[in-house]
Amino acid sequence: MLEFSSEVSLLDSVKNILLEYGLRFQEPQIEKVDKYIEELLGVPYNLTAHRDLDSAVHKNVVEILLPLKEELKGTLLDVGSGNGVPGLILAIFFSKLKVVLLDSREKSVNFLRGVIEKLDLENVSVVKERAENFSKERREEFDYVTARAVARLNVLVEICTPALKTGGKLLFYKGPSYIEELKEAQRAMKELKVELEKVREYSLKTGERRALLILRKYESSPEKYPRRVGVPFKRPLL
Ligand SMILES: C[S@@+](CC[C@H](N)C(=O)[O-])C[C@H]1O[C@@H](n2cnc3c(N)ncnc32)[C@H](O)[C@@H]1O
Repeated sequence: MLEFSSEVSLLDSVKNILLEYGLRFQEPQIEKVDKYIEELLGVPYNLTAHRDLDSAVHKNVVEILLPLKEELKGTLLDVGSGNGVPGLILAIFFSKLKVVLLDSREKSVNFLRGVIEKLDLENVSVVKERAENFSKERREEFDYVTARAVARLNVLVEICTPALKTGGKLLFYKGPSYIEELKEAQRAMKELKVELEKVREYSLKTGERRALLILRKYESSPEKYPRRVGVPFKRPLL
């Protein structure tokens, strides 16, 4: 039998989870996170089991904020944003960011547009497009490009890097498979002109091990990348 609680205690429990990890926040940010989690779970708070809320906050908020030590500012593109992670969370917590959430799926894009309106977020926009096309058209435009759970590292490097400014950073959220993926991505990194700057490994209290990969673009990517839609996935650079 699941335990249900009142709205107030669930709001507090979001704060408590963040505090447990030493994550700092301001009241308006937490209010937005609350609304977002409610949209994500698709049920009102007073009908949300603690267990589901806890897992949603860990997966979609703590996992994103925990490895970030620096303030992010400038322009950020979130590739394959799905329900908005990590891009939407970063937009809530870093007000100096201007964020574009990119996804090729109609369902995701509609969900994201609804959330942005409900949360009254002024620093976020949504684009429905394949990353291969978007990156080709919007070359060298973003200070950061992020992705989680979209593709293997070699594919991500090809579809994300062209949209990044020279000197900009790729921030990829990965699981423990990142070590193998890094080896596999050596050619893609060389071709697209990015180097590994840092890996921040971290663990959640749920026992999950995660890693934030930070890669830096040191030179413009050749015009031939990304290849046309689907090709980076079907024939990844190896
Ligand atoms: C598994 S979901 C991950 C969503 C989110 N990043 C997260 O971590 O919760 C992958 C998303 O990437 C999108 N996607 C995959 N390939 C893409 C591409 N080439 N261009 C744009 N979006 C893509 C899919 O439509 C899907 O919404």
